Order: sequence, then structure tokens, then C-alpha cells
Amino acid sequence: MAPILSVRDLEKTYDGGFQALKSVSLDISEGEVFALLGPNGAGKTTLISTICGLVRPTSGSIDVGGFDALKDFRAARQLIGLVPQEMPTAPFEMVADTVAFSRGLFGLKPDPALVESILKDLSLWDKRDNAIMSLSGGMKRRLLVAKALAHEPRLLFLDEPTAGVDVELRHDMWRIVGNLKERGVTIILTTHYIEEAEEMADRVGVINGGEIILVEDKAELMRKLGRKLLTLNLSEPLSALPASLAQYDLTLASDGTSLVYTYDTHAERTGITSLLTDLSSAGVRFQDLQTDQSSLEDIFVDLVKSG
Ligand SMILES: Nc1ncnc2c1ncn2[C@@H]1O[C@H](COP(=O)(O)OP(=O)(O)OP(=O)(O)O)[C@@H](O)[C@H]1O
Repeated sequence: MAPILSVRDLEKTYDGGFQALKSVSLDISEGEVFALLGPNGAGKTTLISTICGLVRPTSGSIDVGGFDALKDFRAARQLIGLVPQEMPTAPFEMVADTVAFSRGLFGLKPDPALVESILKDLSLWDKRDNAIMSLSGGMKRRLLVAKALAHEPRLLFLDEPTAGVDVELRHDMWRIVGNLKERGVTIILTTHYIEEAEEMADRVGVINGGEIILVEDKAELMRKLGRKLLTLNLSEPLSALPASLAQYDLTLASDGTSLVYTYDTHAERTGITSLLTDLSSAGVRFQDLQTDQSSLEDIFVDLVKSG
């Protein structure tokens, strides 16, 4: 199937000479949830803004659903919904009116039934006749999603959908994204919360210094780069690692009371069985042991550090 979004060799140098995007290429399949992770200033907003036609790229191409987003901007933009971080709308406007207006901006016929179903899905129907300024912060966030959905986009961008919101709204947002995905909407979200990517994304892209340094299936990424740690709490402190254990990736705690063994989760053999045998031969005894798996967060920090 042709991707719904295809970005090729996209570059952006801002007027002051700063290069915010360096040869970015990316394909997004229809129906997937793609999380774009990156530290502050990595280029996430620049990339989204360029795809949505808010920032003009210096070079490269963007195809949205078969339309050239640079030459055929309107047709491409029609397929895109953008949920920005902040509310730019007039505070006195009514909730339902502002959603209907967003639809009108795309030259579409009014569709009160659609507006109703969007507002109901986002738990805003009760507030339909309220002025925007009377909404809570969480409701305003949901209204931004409603506005972005008013013209029935196939590709939805969420720019940090849960930055600074409480846990309840964060989970609410995850549920909303899940429902949209079920209906076949493709979603690209930027986030600083790795937990969010871990929760929602099918694939994860990491951008750093304007370059996409990794795009990977989330499960595959965690399998490939995930490491496990086995910690052994020793019965008696060791002053140094016995030479017979040199072949293992072992770290002795500075107080000598525990040993940490690092192994790859995808390796054919973990080496634990032979390690335990060799520990016993070396006379090293332990009281208990525990394992920890690296999270997407550990993987991300490692990538950005080395990237
Ligand atoms: N209009 C602009 N003119 C000049 N430089 C800009 C402009 N907009 C962004 N930049 C620079 O481009 C780089 C990327 O910014 P961008 O906002 O895309 O990053 P981001 O990944 O979205 O960061 P954050 O996570 O902090 O929102 C930054 O160094 C920023 O200072």
C-alpha cells in the first residue's frame, strides 16, 4: 500500500541561517500511530509545520495521500488535521460553532450530525453552547482535537498532546487516539513523554539535531536495543572480580556487595546459566537476585547521547 505521507530529503534552513532539518526522509503508512521523539529544539515542530504547509522547506518533497504538498497545497492540506499545542481561537466563540467553523474553512458543507458526534466522542457535547473561555484547560485541549477533526482528515498531527496536563486527561487523550486509530485515522504525534510513545505508538522515530536518527517498529526497537540487567546481592562482599569471571559483562558495586550482569534480550543465549555455574566454582555466593529491563526511555537517552 502506498504510504499516506512520504517525505523525501526535506531540508529547512531558517532565515537566520540555522539549519533545523537535515535531509529528512520518512514514510508513514495509512492507519499507523507514529510517535516522533526528540529533545528540545530537535526539529519536531519544524517538521510538522513544514508538512502542514506552515513553514516552507528549503528543499525536498512532501507527498500526502498522492498530492504534492508543495505544489498542490490545498488538496494535501485537506487530508491533514493539526492539533497545535495552544488555543488560537476567539475566547467568546461557542464550542459547537468553532468546530463547525473549522470545517467551513476547508470549504465543506455544514454537517451538524458530524459535529455532534465529534463533540460527543470528546465529551464536549454538554459544553456545546458554552463560550471557549469558560472551558477548563483539559476541555480546551479536547476542543483543539475536535476542531482538527471537523473536516474529517485522514492524517492527524498531535503536537505534544499531553504537555502539562494531568494524568486523567493524559489517559483520556490516549483513549481518544486509540478510538481514532480504530477508525483508520493515521496519527503522528510528538511527545516528550516516552511513556506516551510506549503506550500508543506502532512505530517510533527519533529526531535529533534536525536529523532522523532512527525509525523503528516500537516492539522491535525494544527487542533490539533493550537490555536486561541481572543484579546479584552477594552473601559476602567481594574486593575484586575473580579472574575466572572476566569473560562476563559484570560490574561490581563499589562496596562490593552486589554484581550486575548486563545481557541482550535478543541474544540467542543470555549466558546466565554458565554465569551461575562459574560463580559457584569461583566460590561467589549470593542471597537473592533481580532482573530489570531497559525501558524505551533508557533506549532514547542512549540514542540521543550517541547521536
Ligand atoms: N522561525 C525560526 N527561525 C529561526 N530558528 C528557528 C525558528 N523556529 C525554530 N527554530 C530553531 O530550529 C530548531 C528546531 O526547533 P523546533 O521548534 O522545530 O524544535 P522541537 O523539536 O519542536 O523543540 P521543542 O521540543 O522544544 O518544541 C531550534 O533550534 C529552534 O531554535
